Amino acid sequence: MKQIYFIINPKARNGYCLKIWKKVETKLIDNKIPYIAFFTEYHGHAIKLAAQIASRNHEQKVIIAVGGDGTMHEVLNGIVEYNHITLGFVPGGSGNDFSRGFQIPADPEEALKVILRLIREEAAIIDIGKITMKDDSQAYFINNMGAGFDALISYEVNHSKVKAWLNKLSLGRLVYVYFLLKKLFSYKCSTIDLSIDGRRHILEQTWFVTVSNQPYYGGGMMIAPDALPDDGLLDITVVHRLSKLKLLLVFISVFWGKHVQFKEVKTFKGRMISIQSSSSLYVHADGEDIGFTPLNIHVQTKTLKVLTRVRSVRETVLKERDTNELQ
Ligand SMILES: Nc1ncnc2c1ncn2[C@@H]1O[C@H](COP(=O)(O)OP(=O)(O)OP(=O)(O)O)[C@@H](O)[C@H]1O
Repeated sequence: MKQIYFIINPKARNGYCLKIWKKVETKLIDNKIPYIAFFTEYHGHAIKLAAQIASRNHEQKVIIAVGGDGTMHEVLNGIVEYNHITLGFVPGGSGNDFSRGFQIPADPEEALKVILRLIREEAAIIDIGKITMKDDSQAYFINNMGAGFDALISYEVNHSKVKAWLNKLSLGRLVYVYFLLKKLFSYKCSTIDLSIDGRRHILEQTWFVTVSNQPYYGGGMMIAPDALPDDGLLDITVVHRLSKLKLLLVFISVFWGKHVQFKEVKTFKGRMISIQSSSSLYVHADGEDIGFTPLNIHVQTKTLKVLTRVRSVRETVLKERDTNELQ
């Protein structure tokens, strides 16, 4: 079996992730499965740890992030230059959209069981998104990125103490609702200049733009219901020209993926995307703050090996799409 490395964020979900890791560790020991574990000590540390593991030699290895989507994001950014690494995830954070989108069980012991089975099979190869910022710095995303109101909320959440309190009460996801309501009345929408594969769209009074590789976002919202992580395309969602009240309605409907039925929600698919705006907008990648617009995004088709259970579902959907296109 490939050497298995774990990168654990002990601070994820306000420290509860450490308890999750203990359960996983007990299972590994009970089943005599060899592994090496590293703990992150600061923001950004998982990028360094993952890069160190990947650069040591070129043997096939599995790195499993134990934490939230932020930890997964960092591990991805550490290994993206290397093709001998397979990435896995044990959900231990407050959001865990990777596990929703890639069908990894929420229960850590169940997740480990699935991961150990998947390691013995051929890994799925998925697309990732590459963002190039104005200063030429780059960041990769596995789930999604967003610019505008959602990224402002993400920024506020990531820098808030309210999150820690709500996490203690197991109400971590409410923090997004809290900041959404808090910022809703003061937020000023902007005109965005969105280019998708060379086609320009000028969208006035835009709340936010998201670019997704898989459907789930922001802790369980189905922002891009049709997104497939290995179709060579990214799914773009724009919410614009919407009153504050209707934005709340759209927000509720996102949990069922029904927001796409509102005329103010525009969806596109594409490979090369550029986002410019009348005023500088906050930007997040997989829920981590990465800076401000303008920026460019390219899909990196079939770039990353991951442990996921969605392969068969995806193949069926792709087959259906091909059949429909041929008819
Ligand atoms: N030891 C540490 N101390 C403080 N922050 C850390 C540490 N290790 C990782 N981090 C940071 O914690 C942040 C949140 O991580 P992660 O997303 O995995 O957990 P989370 O609880 O789900 O948080 P969120 O809900 O914001 O996604 C990331 O920005 C990561 O860089």
